[in-house]
Amino acid sequence: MARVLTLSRIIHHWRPRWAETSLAWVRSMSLLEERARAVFAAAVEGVQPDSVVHSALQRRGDELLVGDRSFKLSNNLHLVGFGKAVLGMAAEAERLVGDHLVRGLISVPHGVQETLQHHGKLNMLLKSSSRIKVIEGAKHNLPDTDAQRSAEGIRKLVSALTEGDLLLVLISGGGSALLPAPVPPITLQEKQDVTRCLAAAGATIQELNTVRRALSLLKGGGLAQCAYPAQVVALILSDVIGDPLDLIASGPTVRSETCPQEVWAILDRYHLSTSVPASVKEVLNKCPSQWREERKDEWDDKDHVLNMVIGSNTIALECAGRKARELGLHAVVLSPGVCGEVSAVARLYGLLSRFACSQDKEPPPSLVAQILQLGPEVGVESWDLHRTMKLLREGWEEGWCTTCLLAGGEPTVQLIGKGRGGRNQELALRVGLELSRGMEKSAALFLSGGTDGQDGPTEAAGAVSDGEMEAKAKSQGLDIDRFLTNNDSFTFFSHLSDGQSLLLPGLTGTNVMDVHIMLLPPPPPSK
Ligand SMILES: Nc1ncnc2c1ncn2[C@@H]1O[C@H](COP(=O)(O)OP(=O)(O)OP(=O)(O)O)[C@@H](O)[C@H]1O
Ligand SMILES: O=C(O)[C@H](O)CO
Repeated sequence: MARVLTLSRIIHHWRPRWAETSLAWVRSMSLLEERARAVFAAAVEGVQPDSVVHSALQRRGDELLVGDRSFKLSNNLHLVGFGKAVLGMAAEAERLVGDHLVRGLISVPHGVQETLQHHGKLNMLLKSSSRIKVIEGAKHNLPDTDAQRSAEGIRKLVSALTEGDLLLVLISGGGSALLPAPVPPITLQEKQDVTRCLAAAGATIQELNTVRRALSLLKGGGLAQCAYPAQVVALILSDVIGDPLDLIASGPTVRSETCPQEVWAILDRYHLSTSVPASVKEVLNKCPSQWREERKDEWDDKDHVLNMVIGSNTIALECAGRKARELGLHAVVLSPGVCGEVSAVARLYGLLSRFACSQDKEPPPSLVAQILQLGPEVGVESWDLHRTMKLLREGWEEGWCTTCLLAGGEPTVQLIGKGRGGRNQELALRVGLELSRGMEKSAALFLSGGTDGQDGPTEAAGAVSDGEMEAKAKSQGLDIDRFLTNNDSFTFFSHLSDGQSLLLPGLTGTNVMDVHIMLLPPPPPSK
């Protein structure tokens, strides 16, 4: 009762100012959240498979213009593709160049056609008259016999091409699992076991795909090699930090110089060298010169293969920034390469919020030092941090409107609990704590979302949090630390205010990792 009395006394005493401020604050917070959600939606919209393919392929009569290159179309076009976003990419490609398409084959995730149909994304589905065959496979992102059948079909299709042919290769995240073609005598099961053990041991995508390339006929440039002497044009939707062509879907159209020693070093790092099957040892034990000789071919001719990244986290952040400016926000892009442990990433955002909202004439040097010290741990270069802090400071000094700090990437979560969640939801939960526990409650709002619309094994893409989250959770009897210990961020946000803070866009059909948005209202005028 005392608590209620205190509250009512506060309202009574401060009613005019408190009431207006609180209402304005509530209104501004809900307005802030609306804006954050709109900026995230714009980021996802900007990397929709159909729109990025539409931007990449220009027709000039029977000429196909890709970047600064042009290719003659004369009923000589073939199409293959593999990845979570490839169905939408293929549908747009067929709309643009289908009149010259001989045939195509794409390998897409199990159930994706039904899901896109269910979400009404009809522009991402092929017409019944399409010349592109679709094979679904790789349930739960694991290579299976359906995906292997697709890979074999793709290998046969491209191997039959001749000099006058043009091969369009559509590639997006999830492509590795959808194009399994183990080097004999390695079996699919053996290859699956090696990659599953590496993933479970915490191998990065870079390490995983370096090993995958060495054990595959088609990865690491093998697909382009099979297609020689046809002209190859690969359109790539990047889901790897830094957009490394040789690692996205394990680089099937990019010549790989991975030598066996590099692969053995990775297997040693995760104590798997002794347990890999004899077939894997046989393939890897070929001496480097022989190994390279077998993979060497005149196809490595720069004109024969054009690789183009047409969608990436960088592009998503550019679209997000454009939307933020339309909404009257001051957009600042920190980096598209945020990675590292989710708790360190949350710490960085908490410190940046304190830096931006600091009312000191000069922000405390210790705060700047802590931010710079965290940079390398979370994949953000110090010059990006200096640039961002300078812009945040200018905003404060020049009395800017609300700043929209944008970043993207793929943090990691050390799973210790059995709860339900994802890296975006866990990041939002941890940032919410950082914003709630600062010296003074931050007025910032934070959103983290997976651009593919799915965060971990949950139906959410991510969540929104702010400086009020901890108090709200306490008032609703939610023990945040217990949810965090159990990696149970989805359950937490599902309970918090009946799930209002969850991000539920549904499957988006695209995949360029995660987008982080922090809205920083201008600090109130100093008293
Ligand atoms: N309960 C959980 N809490 C926090 N993070 C989790 C939890 N369960 C899984 N994760 C994280 O989610 C990651 C998997 O995310 P997701 O299923 O969205 O695939 P992904 O990594 O985005 O792959 P893709 O790029 O193909 O979509 C795992 O690496 C794991 O770290
Ligand atoms: O399929 C893969 O290899 C990952 O999604 C990275 O592109």
